[in-house]
Amino acid sequence: MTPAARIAAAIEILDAVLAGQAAEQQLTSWARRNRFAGSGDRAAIRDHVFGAMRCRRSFATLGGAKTGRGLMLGALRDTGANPSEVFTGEGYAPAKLTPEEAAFQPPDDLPTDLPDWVLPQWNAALGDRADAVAEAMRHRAPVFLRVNLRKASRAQAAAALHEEGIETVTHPLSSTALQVTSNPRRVQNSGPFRDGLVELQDAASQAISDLIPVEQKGRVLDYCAGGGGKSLALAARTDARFYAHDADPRRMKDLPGRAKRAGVRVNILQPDRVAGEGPFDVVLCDVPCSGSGAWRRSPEGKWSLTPQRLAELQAIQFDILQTCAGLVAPGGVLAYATCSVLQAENADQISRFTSANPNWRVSKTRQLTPLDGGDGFFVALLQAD
Ligand SMILES: C[S@@+](CC[C@H](N)C(=O)[O-])C[C@H]1O[C@@H](n2cnc3c(N)ncnc32)[C@H](O)[C@@H]1O
Repeated sequence: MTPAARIAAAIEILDAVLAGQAAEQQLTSWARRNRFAGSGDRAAIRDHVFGAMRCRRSFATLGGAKTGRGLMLGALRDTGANPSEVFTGEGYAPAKLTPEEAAFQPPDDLPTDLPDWVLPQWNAALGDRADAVAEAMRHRAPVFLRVNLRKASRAQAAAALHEEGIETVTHPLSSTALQVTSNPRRVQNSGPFRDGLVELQDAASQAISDLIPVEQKGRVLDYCAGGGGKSLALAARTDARFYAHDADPRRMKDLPGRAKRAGVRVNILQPDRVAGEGPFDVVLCDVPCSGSGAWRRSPEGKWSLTPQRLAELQAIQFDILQTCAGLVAPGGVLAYATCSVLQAENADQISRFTSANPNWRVSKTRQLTPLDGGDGFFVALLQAD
């Protein structure tokens, strides 16, 4: 496909996404309908679609319309390219620019790429970093790997990846983190990945896991385990017994395979078995959240979040904290984590919890943002007197 034909495909997909369809699903269904497109074409179209979703407001302003066509026009203007060289109407290129489109003069001041209602909370949480973090969210997230120290050192894993043409550099957020600097799409078919030397995990997620204190013989419950990223990071570090639970057990379907590859054991608990297996020395609640710290990776979430949904999430988060507190053994640790940068989901929840449960105190908190390199993450460690 020509570069212009890829942009035409992205316009079609973006129109469906703006109408409420999921980007991932639209990309898959486009690829099924257009089997001639190769993997390079699909990757380029995907980059256009996700890039436009990250910068939806500013690109729509630059392009003069909140449509697929407007977004891609804006994307070209954003890079200083001349859209009339792409919008030619020739072959499979997008239709020629109309006189109005060609004459359109975008304003000098572009809007921040965040919903208006989020901005006050964003600014309150991030202070003088707010603009820089919003800007970081306009760009693609790096690909990070966690080295499984049970199987290889960071240098050994990097060397094994290099053998397969995948270049990496160490990242300061965690002693297990490698940032992939070339051929990230090869990782999942590589030997080091298949053999469990490395796992895909954001560097901030690794840094958060590093802070959770796990004793060698302890019992650890990952209450919102999902795919088990944090359980696997902790299990790579110690020989504690690990238990995984999720309100939606289907979310844990990949966990047994991932644990096997990593050479660790994680016991999956059905919801009705959790209380009976307790108490636990460490209970991690990596709660469902707005994902505001990871909007580089999931930019649709930035535009679909509503004040109502945020309030619902806060209620769920607080319920989970209360439930998990009851599962911690005397002297144990309750770890609360989100991939959010909003106080409503982070510091405010911890204050609310310690006010409602005065015997609990906070022993550590950490807020990371993309300015640290990885996604935005928050963790608080709590202990009862
Ligand atoms: C942020 S994700 C977990 C990510 C995972 N810990 C990881 O590191 O890969 C949150 C998970 O919480 C689960 N969840 C939602 N509501 C829950 C509840 N009330 N109790 C337990 N899990 C819940 C969701 O199904 C989702 O898998």
